[in-house]
Amino acid sequence: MEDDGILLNFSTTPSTPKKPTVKRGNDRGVSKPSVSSTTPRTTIPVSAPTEEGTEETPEEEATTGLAPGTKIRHGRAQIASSLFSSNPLIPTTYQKKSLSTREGASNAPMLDSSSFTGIGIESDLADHLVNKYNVTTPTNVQAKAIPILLGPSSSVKTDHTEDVDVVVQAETGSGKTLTYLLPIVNRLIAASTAPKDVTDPKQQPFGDRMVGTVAIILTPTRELAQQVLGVLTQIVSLPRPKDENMRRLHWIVPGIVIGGDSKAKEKARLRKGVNVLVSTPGRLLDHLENTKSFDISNLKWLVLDEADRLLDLGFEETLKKIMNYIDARTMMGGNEKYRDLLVGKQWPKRRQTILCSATLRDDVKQLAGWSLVKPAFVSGTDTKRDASKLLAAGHIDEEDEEMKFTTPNQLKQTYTIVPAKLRLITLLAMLRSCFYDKRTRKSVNSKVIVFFSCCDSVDFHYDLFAHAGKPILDEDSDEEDDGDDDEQKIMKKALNDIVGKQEAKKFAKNLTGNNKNFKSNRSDDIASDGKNKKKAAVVEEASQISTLLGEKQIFRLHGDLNQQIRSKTFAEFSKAKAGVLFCTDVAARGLDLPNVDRIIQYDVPTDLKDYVHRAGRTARLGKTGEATLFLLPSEMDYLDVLKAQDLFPESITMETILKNIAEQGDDFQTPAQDIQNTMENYILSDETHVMLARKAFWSTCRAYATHPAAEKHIFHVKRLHLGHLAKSFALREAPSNIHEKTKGKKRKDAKNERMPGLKKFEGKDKPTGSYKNIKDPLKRNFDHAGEFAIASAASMTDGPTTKKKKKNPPPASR
Ligand SMILES: Nc1ncnc2c1ncn2[C@@H]1O[C@H](COP(=O)(O)OP(=O)(O)OP(=O)(O)O)[C@@H](O)[C@H]1O
Repeated sequence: MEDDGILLNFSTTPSTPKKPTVKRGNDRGVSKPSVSSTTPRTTIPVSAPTEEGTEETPEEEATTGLAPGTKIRHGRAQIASSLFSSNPLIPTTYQKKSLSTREGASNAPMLDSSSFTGIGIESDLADHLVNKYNVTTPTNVQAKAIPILLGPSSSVKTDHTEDVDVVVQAETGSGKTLTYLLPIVNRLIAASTAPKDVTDPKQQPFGDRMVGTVAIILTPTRELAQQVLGVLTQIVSLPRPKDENMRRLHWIVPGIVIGGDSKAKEKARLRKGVNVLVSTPGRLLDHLENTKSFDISNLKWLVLDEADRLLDLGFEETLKKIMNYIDARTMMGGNEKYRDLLVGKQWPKRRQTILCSATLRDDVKQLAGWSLVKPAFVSGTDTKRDASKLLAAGHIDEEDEEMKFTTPNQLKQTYTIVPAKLRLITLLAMLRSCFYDKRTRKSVNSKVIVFFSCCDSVDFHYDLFAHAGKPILDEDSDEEDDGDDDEQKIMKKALNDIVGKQEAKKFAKNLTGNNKNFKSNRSDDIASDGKNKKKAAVVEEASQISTLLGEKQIFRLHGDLNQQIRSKTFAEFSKAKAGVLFCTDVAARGLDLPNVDRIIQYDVPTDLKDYVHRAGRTARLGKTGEATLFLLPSEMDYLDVLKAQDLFPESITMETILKNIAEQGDDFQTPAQDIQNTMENYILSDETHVMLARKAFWSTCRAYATHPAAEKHIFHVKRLHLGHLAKSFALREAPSNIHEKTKGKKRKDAKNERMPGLKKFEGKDKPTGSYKNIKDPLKRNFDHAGEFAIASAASMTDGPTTKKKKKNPPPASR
């Protein structure tokens, strides 16, 4: 089993320097000398010259260099090792220059005289776009797809004389949302507008909300659903027709049903009639199964936004069920009452299905079999793609030029090779560089998104960047000390840890006599139980101020947060002029967060497509932006994986990034070590911080184990140096005691948890919240990981379990 390496690594004690070991029989708990003995070590990371394409990837050594400086905290020996010793060699740049041959912004509106009316959009709607959105000129994909989607009602001639299903593949940030929304809204508006003097009942404008849901848009995440609803709501609210002889009925009601919202309220809205519905699959299926008044008999459009993601997430079964319900309920050709009214070229004769994504490939074939009828394929690039290739049986040829992913031309892609120990400080240095221009010595506004592989890591970094370096709330010297008793002081301090000083003060004022509440809130911060989290959200703000980042605002977003805080964070980060969003892949797809300057992929995505989507949160609609990938020295072969997709990020050396924290000249080592110490001291200052760091560490290891088999030669947990990795969680030693929880049944569950790919999405509706119904807490946590939330290590404070027990595990530290 591929995963065996985990056992070997988890049972070692990385922070203990090892003597050369001899392989004893079958003992998987003993490090193999072959790994460590061949690796060149340096005290300062250096670059070894290699030739492009012929570089060797050094393995990380299985020993750690320890600097003196033992501290005793929480009853255990803590050894502070130097950041700049015993790191593996970093080969020099793999790729110095981007090899992109295309020029100009590829996802911007077109530069010619194209207009929306020119591609068939009604002039009232086109004017509305200009006034509401300042959207004047279509993008390439809009110009190609909209006339096809307008069908026979289009004034623009296409190869299609009737309505067809459409597959839209276009770069991130190229306006795919309007590509599918505009034709639907245009056709609905055309159906509800008619000359005032018309007498023929069949020519009368249509305007009955009770027709039910005529269009459904499915998205993989709640945030994306909310975003689409926002755009939809704006474009359906047209003013009166400019032409005074025309009459338009206002009846189109947009709506949303997503996990995390009140089902009863959603039912009530559906009963009244929601005409264009945006939804996540699990909740949609729930209403199809349980809401009698949900009428889709007149459904004309079904849009699968981020269609490949909908399949990735294990929604396939849910989607099939949805399609079956839709087929069954629309089979009769719609509700009799409306059958004669929903005629005319504005209404598609048959239900039209639209698939959208920046990364549609093999997945389309899966969908094509059961959801599409002879689809037209529209690509946002100028390459004329052959839909038949996408839809043909058999595997898509990786070498096929047409099948490679494309990213916006103006997106600058970079990567940096950073040894495990130095990851955290390099992240901090890169973030600081985003807010401070060293040349002009001025602070700058910037918006940055950092992607992590799991919720626990997001929580850890959010907490660390928010609080490390801040003076701890000192109750005795607090000016506003109003004679709290001891218990309240303790509570106030803990709150300070959780929500920041300002919030803690506010909250503490309301505390009087409510100690019980407070205590539960405190523990909520480290618990991942959904119920408790809800309570924590009572005091939770969508952002905090980071002392480490010069008082910049930081945010977090992941699938384990409750819906209110997710929505609030999404809205506030969208509005913010500057700040950092720490997130999982819940924010990778489709989210249009304005003016993001830089993306940092701190953990490599487990799906190559997510590399493209994460990077695509910047450089949208013709704007510039940079996306940087962090790699360990042992992960350099991932560049070949990217290269095979024509993705050629340029190298930035770690030293270049670290120089951003140099105070005098180019000496970055001293400040780096100082800041690292500050962060480590923060972690050591409180047991809850240690717990957060340990959970993040283990969840990251588990997420690492979910890289696909084809990438195991690059990302194998065996190759992680756990002691060094611990340093990147500001821990002075790798968490240990991993055997204690390995008992009986739990062992089996824990194994599943380590390998989410195996049990992925067994239950239904996980991504929309019904994971709470799953009784087994381990499984529940794991399953919930489905919604971009791998490894919420609720039950694990000591890390995952091992299959093989060691009789006397060595102490984790000296
Ligand atoms: N023709 C246009 N002119 C100006 N702005 C536009 C135009 N079309 C779309 N936009 C804006 O461009 C931004 C990106 O659009 P959208 O989110 O639909 O991109 P996308 O292609 O779906 O990206 P992703 O693949 O990341 O989901 C949005 O803010 C949208 O309002």
